[in-house]
Amino acid sequence: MTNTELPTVNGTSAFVPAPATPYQGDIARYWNAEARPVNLRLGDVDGLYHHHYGIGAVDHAALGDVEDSEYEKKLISELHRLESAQAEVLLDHLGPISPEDTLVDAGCGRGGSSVMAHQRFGCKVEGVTLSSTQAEFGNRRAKELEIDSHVRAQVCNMLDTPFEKGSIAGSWNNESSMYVDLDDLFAEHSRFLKVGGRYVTITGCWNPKYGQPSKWVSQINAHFECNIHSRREYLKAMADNRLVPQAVIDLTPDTLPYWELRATSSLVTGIEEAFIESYKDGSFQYVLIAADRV
Ligand SMILES: C[S@@+](CC[C@H](N)C(=O)[O-])C[C@H]1O[C@@H](n2cnc3c(N)ncnc32)[C@H](O)[C@@H]1O
Ligand SMILES: CC(C)=CCC/C(C)=C/COP(=O)(O)OP(=O)(O)O
Ligand SMILES: [Mg+2]
Repeated sequence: MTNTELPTVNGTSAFVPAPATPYQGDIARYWNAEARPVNLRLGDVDGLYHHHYGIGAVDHAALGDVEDSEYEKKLISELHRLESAQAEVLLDHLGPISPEDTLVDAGCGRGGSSVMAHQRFGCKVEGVTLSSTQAEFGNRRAKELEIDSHVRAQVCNMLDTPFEKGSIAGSWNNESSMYVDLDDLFAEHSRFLKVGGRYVTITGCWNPKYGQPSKWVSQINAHFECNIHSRREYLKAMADNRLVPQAVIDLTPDTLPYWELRATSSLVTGIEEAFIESYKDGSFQYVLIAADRV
């Protein structure tokens, strides 16, 4: 019996596979316990729940006067708008996707990007996360939106997925590749993607031009229990796994306004300084890489 044939709880298989490694067990526990207001209050704005950061210029006219009693509410909406804008830019780079296609959201979190992909393309989206809490949350949202026939999350290691070889038109990692070995990750995307399919990642990576990971990068790793890779490692691991970059875009200048706005909000988590300082000193970069599976 496969995982998907088992009885479900809120649309998620009641069977939760054992973590492949003790580290993956740590990451599953981390995301099962996560309930930061900076993520839940932003998601409550329109029901799209993200665990990634924002890009684009702040709309100061929409924010209005800082003394206004509604200002904090407007600030939360603005941060959320910038996070959704980030996901739109990722989806822009998937190329043409038809309603008959299936996409894979690797490390899908609470599923915000999966929902947006379905709403844009009408296609199926398969999300995988290590966290049963996140998968249940995403499946509950898909049911509420009546798109559960097309959008599904499962508890599954993205390095070892059930998707058939060559069956997937497009796939992505939205801020989830810093939890895995990149060779293993791109070997798996390359296996399930069709030849000619598209892979996209938006990620934070350390800048080889800086030398080694800065203290800020080490602080971000400790904060999230992740292991940020360098830009060079991404490009090498892609080249070694039949993923040929079609676009490499430095989004660092586009994400700084989000962080500077977030640092002024009541929802700060303490990691804002590390992002702002590392983006400013050049040790860390926010990049989008879109690659063709050849
Ligand atoms: C920062 S969140 C990003 C969530 C989502 N991509 C988004 O943009 O909202 C990182 C996600 O990666 C997932 N993740 C980390 N390692 C994983 C693995 N080996 N297999 C599947 N998911 C993994 C976590 O469970 C979590 O959902
Ligand atoms: C760009 C890098 C290095 C990202 C690390 C992965 C990560 C934790 C992303 C955001 O998640 P979140 O939305 O849960 O974080 P927060 O609570 O800070 O908003
Ligand atoms: Mg967040």
